[in-house]
Amino acid sequence: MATMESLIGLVNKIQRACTVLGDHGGQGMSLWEALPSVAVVGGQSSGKSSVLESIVGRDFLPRGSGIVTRRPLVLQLHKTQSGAEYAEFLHAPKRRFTDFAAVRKEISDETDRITGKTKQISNIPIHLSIYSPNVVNLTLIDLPGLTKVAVEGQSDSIVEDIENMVRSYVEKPNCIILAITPANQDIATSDAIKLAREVDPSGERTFGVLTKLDLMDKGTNATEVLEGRAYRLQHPWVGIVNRSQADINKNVDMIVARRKEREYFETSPDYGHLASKMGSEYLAKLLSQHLELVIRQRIPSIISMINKTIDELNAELDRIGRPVAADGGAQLYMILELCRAFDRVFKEHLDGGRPGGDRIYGVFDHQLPAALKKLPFDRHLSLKNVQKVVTEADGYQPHLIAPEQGYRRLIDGSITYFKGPAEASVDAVHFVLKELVRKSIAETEELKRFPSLQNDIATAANEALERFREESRKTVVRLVEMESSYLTVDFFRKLHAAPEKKPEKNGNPPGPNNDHFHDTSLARIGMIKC
Ligand SMILES: Nc1nc2c(ncn2[C@@H]2O[C@H](COP(=O)(O)OP(=O)(O)OP(=O)(O)O)[C@@H](O)[C@H]2O)c(=O)[nH]1
Repeated sequence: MATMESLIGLVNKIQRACTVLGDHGGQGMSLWEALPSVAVVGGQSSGKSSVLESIVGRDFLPRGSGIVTRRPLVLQLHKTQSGAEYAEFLHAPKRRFTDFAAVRKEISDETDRITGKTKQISNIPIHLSIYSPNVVNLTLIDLPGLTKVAVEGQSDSIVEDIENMVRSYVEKPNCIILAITPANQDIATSDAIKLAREVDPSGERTFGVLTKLDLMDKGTNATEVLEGRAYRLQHPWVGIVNRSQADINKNVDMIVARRKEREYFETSPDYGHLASKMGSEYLAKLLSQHLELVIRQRIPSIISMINKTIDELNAELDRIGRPVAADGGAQLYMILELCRAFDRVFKEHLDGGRPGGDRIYGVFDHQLPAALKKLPFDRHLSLKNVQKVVTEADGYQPHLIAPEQGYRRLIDGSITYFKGPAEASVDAVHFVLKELVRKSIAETEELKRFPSLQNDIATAANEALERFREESRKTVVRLVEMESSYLTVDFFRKLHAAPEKKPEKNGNPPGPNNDHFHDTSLARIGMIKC
């Protein structure tokens, strides 16, 4: 029993949290709607408010002739351990009502605040919580009474408006329908049963309640209905005897009314055999038990819905961003985390996982070799140029050994050509890296909501890349220079030992001072690129 109460109490708390957070149901699938509730449905003056009050055990609902309930009243009953009984409205959360006459007045005033003092209706609910040791944990919704004709002061559409409003509550699969029918009316004409049958044809969530048993014509009784023969529902019918208008006028106490109701059934010749299953106290217990059963069945779907909602909210939080800490240390930590996230994406571009890094290989595999092929070695090592360089460096005479100075100048000149493509490769790699920085910043999800940090990271990365470019240029130029200075004695010995090759035909006319030996020797020098 304790578990049952705490279970329904928990659902009540979740419902209350939903309400406070603005989830009143009605907008798609909400948590509020996933939780079961009980809606009280019936024709005007059928006794809906009276049944609610009997369940609660307090007078707190506005009474009068004509249409009294003009806005849905969402009533949450919370069973408390201590003796204090009080009520709270969602629209006035700071006020705690201990006087239930004041609760009645507030419901009436709050209804008028939206609808004016007219007979109009509104589908904006009033939320009321009652805390008491004498109630069972339940959420009940009191709805305007179904009517057949508009009375003076009401729009022609009111009949339809009320029906649509009531239907919007009872058609939800988690809504338990408390269909109120006065016993002094033919069951076949009951608006509540008609609507309940429409939205719940199997009757599994409909509870039939027969009020005003005491007002039935003498000699008639409702056993046919209460025993389930006249109109069969899946759940048994419950008969109720509420306070009459005269009782209300005489301020008959609710406790007294409950006792009188009990006595009525116990002493009734017609309903005595059903006495233990009649009355508002029994109805409250029945509803509470049923609610527990429904909640148990719904727990898996409620859990999965809550989990789904948590996931969705987390995803949304990630999208809009989690709060940024106020203190400097935590902010620094966060900035470092964001930089690390950028770094991770940048590395993925370089090392694989994301595209772009392969373009650096392209620079070395294609661009650099192609540029080297275009270098003007043919011109530089032409017979004419070789002759000119060798003559300038070593003088005009046949050489016994290779003309060392000439060789050195020719090789130095050739290798110097490498500087251009090498520097161009540095620029090309720099360009690729700069582009990858831009892409990585755009692709780092965590940075999306920090545009100025994005700019700062871009600036810092580009400054670093610019520095690296200068250093890399100096390094590659230095490497080229080192290569050209590395001509050992061994190199010249090997040259001297190498067999003579036929000179290339490069179209250069022999110089006026060349003899055959000289030409062959110069042509051989010009073949160093091979
Ligand atoms: N004698 C007797 N009178 C009842 C019983 N139930 C309700 N009444 C009276 O019927 C009248 C209407 O009852 P309400 O409980 O206000 O009915 P309602 O369905 O809430 O009315 P609306 O909200 O206006 O649609 C009141 O005067 C009640 O005293 C009952 O079981 N026996």
